[in-house]
Amino acid sequence: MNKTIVVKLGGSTLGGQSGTASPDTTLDDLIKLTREGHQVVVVHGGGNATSDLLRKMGEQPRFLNGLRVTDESALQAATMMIRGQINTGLVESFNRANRFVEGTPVLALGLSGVDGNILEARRETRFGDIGYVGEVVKVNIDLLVQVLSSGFMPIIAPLGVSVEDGARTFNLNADTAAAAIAATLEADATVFLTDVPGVLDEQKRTIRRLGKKSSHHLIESGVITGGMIPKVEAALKALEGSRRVMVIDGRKPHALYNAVEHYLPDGTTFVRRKLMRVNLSGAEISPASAQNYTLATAPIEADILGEAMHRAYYGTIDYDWNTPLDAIELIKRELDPDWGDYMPELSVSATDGDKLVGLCQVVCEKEDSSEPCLTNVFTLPEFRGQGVGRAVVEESLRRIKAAGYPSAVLRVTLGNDIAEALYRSLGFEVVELYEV
Ligand SMILES: Nc1ncnc2c1ncn2[C@@H]1O[C@H](COP(=O)(O)OP(=O)(O)O)[C@@H](O)[C@H]1O
Ligand SMILES: CC(=O)N[C@@H](CCC(=O)OP(=O)(O)O)C(=O)O
Repeated sequence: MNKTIVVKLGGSTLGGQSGTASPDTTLDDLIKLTREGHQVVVVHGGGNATSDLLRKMGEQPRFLNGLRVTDESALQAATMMIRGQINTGLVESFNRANRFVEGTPVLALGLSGVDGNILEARRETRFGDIGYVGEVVKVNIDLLVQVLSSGFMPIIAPLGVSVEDGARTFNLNADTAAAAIAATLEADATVFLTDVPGVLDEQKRTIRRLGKKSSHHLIESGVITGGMIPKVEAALKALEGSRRVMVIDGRKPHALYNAVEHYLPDGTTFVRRKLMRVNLSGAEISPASAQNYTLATAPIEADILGEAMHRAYYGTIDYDWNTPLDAIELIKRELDPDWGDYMPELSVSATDGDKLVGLCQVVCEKEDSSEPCLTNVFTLPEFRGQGVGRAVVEESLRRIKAAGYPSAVLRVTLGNDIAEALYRSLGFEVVELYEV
């Protein structure tokens, strides 16, 4: 399936000091993605190179919450460096590398948000007066769609047109610009390439999945600082329209291609979840069966569950750890009576002999202990397509109803369409968006 992909190129791919595009695998990945028929929009930064130029001009770069304080000189430097040198360099590098590819190559088209008023902005005022810095208020998406459908890959420099200040040029943070485009285009994937492994926690470990609530907490507590603040805010903004949003390490070979095509970002994936509920007050649910597999009360050994979960979620949007041991730790916490009330008699496993192949666990959360919540629903990859997932969920629902509960809930990650379709077919309906 052809995807719409927005890629933000940051410090990692922009050769930091020199300000020119350093050849790395990102270009190869972009060529491969466009060759495969995906529509790709590139937005790039160039903050470090702009700061270098400013110093050469005898000026001291200044930032507030990751945004450049932009006076006339800073705007001049940003325009020269980002729109001039970096944008032209990226277009040149892409088109040069692409010319040997067989067939009609996709050509890069260099633009800034000023061209055709692609990015309309108004003055950024949240942090007082920081000069000619804009926040995006509108994306002229029609023009971008035309450019894409004409077979070009737009490479966009983060400048915008200020609608309130006589249509003059404003400096935009590149992450913010990419996010506005991704949200408006409703991109299938939005990838921020940077020079760190992802968003890091206080122990400098990569946070695998992040949502709105936890992001704000990390910013307020000072764990996320500097340029990572607008990046995380941008990722959350992108998530309003884009299905998958990731911050990944652009220094790793083929990080971009792997994230988009193999679903394996080593970095941070931003997620929102949907709370779904099923009403169980209707007719009795008959006992479920799963072909050759045995349905039974689920095992609670954390080692077995963790190992299976690690395999089941690897390569999906719900993969939230690095090793089977991490998964085992997670499941131990979930089984801990202080965290929630695990309801083993309502939880169902599917087994093939001794082997656990599918699971549906049920907990009663302390926050809302009146309602059972389905969690850790999975089928091991080699057993999919045989109705195992449906059977374990159905059997759990039957038990929940038989135990006298009128309804049950679960949370599904936005973008996990297969799981959502299964839950809908079993009568679950979306109640609300759930920010993690
Ligand atoms: N919690 C955090 N996790 C990761 N990076 C962080 C964090 N807090 C601050 N940073 C800083 O943010 C930088 C990334 O932002 P920035 O330099 O603007 O990247 P880019 O040039 O790729 O847009 C990292 O190099 C790091 O120094
Ligand atoms: C308003 C603002 O901060 N604009 C940025 C634009 C470039 C940018 O965002 O570059 P990186 O992605 O490399 O950080 C700046 O002038 O540095």
